[in-house]
Formats: sequence, C-alpha cells, structure tokens
Amino acid sequence: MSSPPSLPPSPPPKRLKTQAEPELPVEAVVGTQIHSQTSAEPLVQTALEEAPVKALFVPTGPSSAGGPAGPSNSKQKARKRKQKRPVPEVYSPADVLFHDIKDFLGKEYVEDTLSQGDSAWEAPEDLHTQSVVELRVGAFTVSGESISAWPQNGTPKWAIIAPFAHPGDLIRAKIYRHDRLHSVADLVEIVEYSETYRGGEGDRRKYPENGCKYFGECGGCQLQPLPYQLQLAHKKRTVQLAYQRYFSLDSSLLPEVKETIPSPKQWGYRTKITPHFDAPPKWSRAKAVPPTHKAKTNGTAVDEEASANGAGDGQSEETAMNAVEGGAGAVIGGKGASEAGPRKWECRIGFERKGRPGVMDIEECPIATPVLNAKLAPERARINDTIMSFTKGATLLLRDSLPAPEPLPSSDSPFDPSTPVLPEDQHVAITNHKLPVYERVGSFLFSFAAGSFFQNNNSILIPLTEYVREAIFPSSTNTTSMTSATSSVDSTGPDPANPNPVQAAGSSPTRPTHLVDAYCGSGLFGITLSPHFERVAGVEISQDSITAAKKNAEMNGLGEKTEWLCGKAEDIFGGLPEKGFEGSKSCVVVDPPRKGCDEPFLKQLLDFKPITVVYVSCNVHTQARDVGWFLREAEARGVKYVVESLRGFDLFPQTAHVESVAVLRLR
Ligand SMILES: C[S@@+](CC[C@H](N)C(=O)[O-])C[C@H]1O[C@@H](n2cnc3c(N)ncnc32)[C@H](O)[C@@H]1O
Repeated sequence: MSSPPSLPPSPPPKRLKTQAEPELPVEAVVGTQIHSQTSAEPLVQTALEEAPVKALFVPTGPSSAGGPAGPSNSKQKARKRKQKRPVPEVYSPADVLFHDIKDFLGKEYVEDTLSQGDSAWEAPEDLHTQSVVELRVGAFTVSGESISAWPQNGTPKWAIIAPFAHPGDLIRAKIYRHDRLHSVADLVEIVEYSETYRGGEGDRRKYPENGCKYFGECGGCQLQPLPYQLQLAHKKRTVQLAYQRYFSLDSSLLPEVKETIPSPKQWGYRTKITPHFDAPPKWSRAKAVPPTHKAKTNGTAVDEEASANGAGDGQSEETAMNAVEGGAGAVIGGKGASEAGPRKWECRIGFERKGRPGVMDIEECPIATPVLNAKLAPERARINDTIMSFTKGATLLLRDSLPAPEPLPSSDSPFDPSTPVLPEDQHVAITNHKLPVYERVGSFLFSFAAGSFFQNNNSILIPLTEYVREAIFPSSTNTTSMTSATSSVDSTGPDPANPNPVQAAGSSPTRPTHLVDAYCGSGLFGITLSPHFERVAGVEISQDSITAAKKNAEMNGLGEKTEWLCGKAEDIFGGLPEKGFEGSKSCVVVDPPRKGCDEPFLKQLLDFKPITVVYVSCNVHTQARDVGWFLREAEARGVKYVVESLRGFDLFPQTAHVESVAVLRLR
C-alpha cells in the first residue's frame, strides 16, 4: 500500500475560464501562414553580435551550449558532407512534421525543390547554426511547435521550427540544426505575445505560475499554454490534416470531422507514469561504492528495460556534460576544477527534456493522478539512495490502482456494480510491473498487470465507451450522441429506458447482436459494451492480455457471454465462426497499437464483413491510411463501406496527442 496522496491538486484556476477566450483561428494552424513582418531591421543576428540572452525558456537544442557562430568552418563542412540525411519514415512524427512544412511553404514549391535533389537540405546562406533570428511565427505544427518562414521578407523558402511559440508571436530563436527544408531552433525570447491567438492573463508563458513549473524545459505537454478549447480545436485540426494527408482516397468520401470530445479531467488524470533516470557516469562511480547490481536485478520497481534514453555509460557521461554546458546543473564543477571543488554528478529522475538528450529532474507531474505524485517522492528517494549501484539507466513504473478488492470477485461471486466508487484518496500506487492493478469503468471492474497496456486516462473511459456504443446503435442516439458522450460519467450499463436493446431491436437486420473486440487487450470495449449484445468475443495476439480479459469477464459475471481468443496475426478471426460469430450480425471494434493495422488483419476484417467497424486509434495518421486502404479494397470486392463519422477524443489533455474514432458502416 502506498502512502496517501499529499500533493494539492494542480489545475491552475485561471486556465479553466475558457468561455471568454478566443476561438481558434483555424488559419493559424498549419496549412495557412501568417507572413506578416513588423520590422524592417535585419532579422538575423549571429551569436557573436548577440546581446546576452535572457533565459526565458531553457534552451533546448543540443548545440545550445555554444560553439562557433556564423558560416561553417571546414570541420563543420566535412561533417555536413558525411552527414546521413534519412528521409523520415512515413507516418512517423518527422514525416508528419514534413507535411506541416510542405503545407506551410506551399506544395508546388516543395515538390519542385525536392525534385532538384540535394537543394532541399541546403539551408539559406544567411541562416547559420548558432545564429539568433527574429521571426514572426506563422503557424503551429501538429505536434504543437511554432513554424516560421525564412526569409521573413519576401517569398518563404525555408521553415524554422521553434518550441513554445504561437502563431502571431514575434520571437527570437537560435538555430541549432538544419534539416530538409527547415531548421530547428531554440526559443530565446518572445518579443511580442500574439494577442489574437493567445495573449491575456491566461498565457502561461507570461505567467508561469499558471501551469506546470517544468513547462519550457520538459518534453511533454506541448499544448499546455493553450486554453482547453483551443487544445480541442487543435486536435480536431490534427484529425482533419491526418485524413487530408494519409487517407489516399477522395476527401468527398469523408464526413466533416466533429468536435473533439473533452476529457472530464484536464489535470491529474494520468493513471500511469514512467519516469526514468540515467546511470551515473563511470567517473562519478569510481569514488563511490562499487556497483552491486545492475538495473535488471531489481525486479520490482524498476522496469527491466534500460532507460528510454538508451543511455549507456558513455552516453550518460556525454549527457551529463551537455547538461552542465546547457546550464542544467547535473554536474557541479568542471574536470579538475579546483575552485568549485571536485566535480559531482547528480541523479536526475524524470522525463525527457525538450529537444535535447538527457533526463530532467521532476518532483511532480501535474497531469498525473494525486496518488502517483505522492508516490514519486519515496520512489525518487529510493533510487537516489542506491543510484551508484546502477550501471544502466532505467525506467520506473507508477500506476494508479484501486486497493485489491476483498474478496476478489470471481465467476461464482461476481463484482457487484452497485459497489460505491472509491474516492481518489483511497487509491494506491503500484510500482511492480507484475502486480495486478484494479480499475473501475462504470459498472465494471478491471484487473491487469501493472506493466501491461490499459488506457491511461480513466476519467474519459465512460464517455469513450458510451460513444462507441452510440456509434454502433445510431437509432438510439439521433439527438444525444454528443451530449451523452460528454456528460455520462456515472455508468456504462444497460440503458434504463431500453434495458434489453438486443431484443428490443428485434428483427432489424442491420442491428448487430454480436460484438468482436479486436486488439482487445484486457477487454475494455468487449466488457463495457457487453450488456448491449447477445455475445461478445475478444481477439488479440498477446496470450497475457487474453488471460487478463478472460479473468475480467469472469470477475464481472460475463464468463458465459464472452469468448476470448488468442489468434495469430494471419488468422486473428479464425476461431470466430465456430463460436457462432458471423459478420452479418456483428460489429467490430478495432483498437490497434500506434503502427495501426497490418494488411493481413484488414483483409481478414474485410472477409468477415461486419455491419459496423468502430476504429479507435492512438495514431490518427495510421488510422487514416488504414481506413483508406479498407474502403478501397472493399470497393474492389464490390462491397461498400462508408465513413459515417470521424472525431477526436482528448485522452491526453495538455499534450498534442489525440485519440481518433472512425465509424465505418456497411451499405
Ligand atoms: C492499443 S492496445 C488496445 C487494447 C484495448 N483495446 C484497450 O483499450 O485496453 C492494442 C492491443 O493490440 C494488441 N495487438 C498488437 N498487435 C496485434 C495483432 N497483430 N493482432 C491482434 N492484436 C494485436 C496488443 O497486444 C494490445 O493489447
């Protein structure tokens, strides 16, 4: 059992007053540009000329530490020649960014430049790494960074990406890297805050007390400075752009993207956090106690994998030195520094920094639930006490759980849905990835291993599963789909007005009686939607997840009604027909990992030919690709599916992430 949470809730009160805040000017999002220019002054300033930079934002680029300014010297040139210039993998964040750049600079210009070979990689002559430039920001990228044109006067030929700035802001930014048709920069200063887009007292960048104290340095929560309604609008735009870019069929086949469904909790919602730390560099360990174990031997609280930074010893050292140069203070005193005393390495436990390697120290994370924040302090102390024994970096796991129910519900004595919902201050934090976590979703209780997948924002799971139900049974939702998805916070059980919707639907040939939960994990959709179906099957590739789903079904008294099938990727639907599941009476919920569905899966889905497909996705870009593929392949077989609705769900407020739900119906 963990100690009770002691941290106060973190939401900044001012931020919640969104009614009076401006609508998102859609043209300010990628796709349209603002190339306004207020100053006739030269907009480029090299680091040599530069006045001392006030550290408004922590510089993020790896080269921020300093170094020669201005035109490349011969070493730099040689390095440039050798530099590999990989074109980003399609659907990756870098590919999405390149689409942003393409939209911003103009498709024709970009395609023309790309066709000329290497010129897309050659930065304009007046733009050097280490130079500080003044920019009027033109747009937002999908990931929530700013994009500005270069040159600022005249036809834009190059884009500059800088964090933490908004369309319309006038900023100073320090270039640290060139890439294909763009440079990446640190934000040095906001000279003028855009009033149209943001501005006012609520602007967290002006009033840092309004938000997370790590904003400006931490790599997470990029959208945090935006009022919540603008975050939702940004995510709607992300869904629209993803389908414009990756759908591959005519856009007339798509409905308008609906408003993003908000998260009931915008702070303190995250039920799982995974802070990590680097191992101490060799030089710091030399004088300390010799290592007694590797991270891997700690089988409880530390994830067995090395840290997400992948930092081995050498890399840790480099990271630490970067940190001292960048002023983050991980190392005190330089090599052999006598005045400052012997150099000392400090352990940092937290998350990735924005735009630079290494971990930043985090004492609290305001998007995490209170019990996780309360547990973070003792976990950090425990690692700090033993840090010299780690030869590899590692990742901690903290997961919010209900206390284990006593007795544990079973098929003989299932979970009682009338059990009161426990208040948050009675939750516990689980740190061993093998231990079970318990979560309540409406009338159902779920259990899964702490290290396995479960959605990380419990507060939105009822609206999400309700929305999926309403999408499957549209006749009952003509007027209520939006309201009930946003307001139903108490239970996902049978509709009291229509307690047996399957029988009530009676003879309707298009009303599914069977549900297939594909990529079912521990059974979230299959179990929460079970009251509305005669039979439910979950299919999955992971045996552990299937075991958890089966147990969850039994715990909730659904053992008889449900089937949980562990399938091979190439035969994932194989076991369904013999269990009585036919496409003509089924709907399928599809919820794959970020890489989306593979072709064998989609082919099997098409062979199955369900009445409705509800595709829930944590990566709208691969979802757009898959939906396009599915419609095209169906058409080729003479089968017609239509995309009935598209909409984002805000599972991760303050971040740029959007969960997307597409509803496809057989015609
Ligand atoms: C995003 S999770 C969704 C889990 C579940 N629907 C939920 O909401 O909790 C994706 C799941 O897909 C499973 N998976 C990955 N590849 C698969 C495949 N080729 N076929 C079936 N399931 C797969 C993973 O094991 C994981 O449980």
